Amino acid sequence: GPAPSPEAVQGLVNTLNERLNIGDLVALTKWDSGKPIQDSPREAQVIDNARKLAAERKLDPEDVAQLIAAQMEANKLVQYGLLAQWQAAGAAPDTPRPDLGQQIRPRLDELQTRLLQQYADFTPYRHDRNCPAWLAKARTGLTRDALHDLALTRATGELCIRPLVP
Ligand SMILES: O=C(O)C(=O)C[C@]1(C(=O)O)C=C[C@@H](O)C=C1
Repeated sequence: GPAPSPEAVQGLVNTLNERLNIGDLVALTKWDSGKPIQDSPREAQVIDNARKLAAERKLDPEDVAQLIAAQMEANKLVQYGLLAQWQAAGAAPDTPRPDLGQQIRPRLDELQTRLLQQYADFTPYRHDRNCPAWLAKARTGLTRDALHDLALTRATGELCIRPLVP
């Protein structure tokens, strides 16, 4: 098929990466609070919200639920990786911590609207043979270390749908 407009791929990948970077802030709050990274009720809430937005945008709710579940898996990869690094170092960076409930989660909620719009724009390209190559190009240069690189690979790992071999 025709190549996607550059924004259709890069915009979505940038937003998925932005969500992962917010994961760094989440990890700092969990380091401070000692709360578990996994928060299943919150995950259910995030997915429920995504399903509602999907319906408004005429996207498949199951598909969107899977997309968002993947983003939370990727987010946890970042968090577990960072907490292990800080554990080994005996300290976390001394940078400002926004409040998880009051500031960070509302930012994740806001981002979700844009993410689903960009996902809707990207949808026509999911079945294209070139989809993996477009994504690989869009990921290039976005991440600063191996942990975030792996997490972004996870975050984008189900975006392309490979045509079935006859
Ligand atoms: O909100 C949190 O507590 C997070 O850790 C973020 C997040 C997410 O990616 O949205 C990831 C893991 C939790 O299980 C719930 C949600």
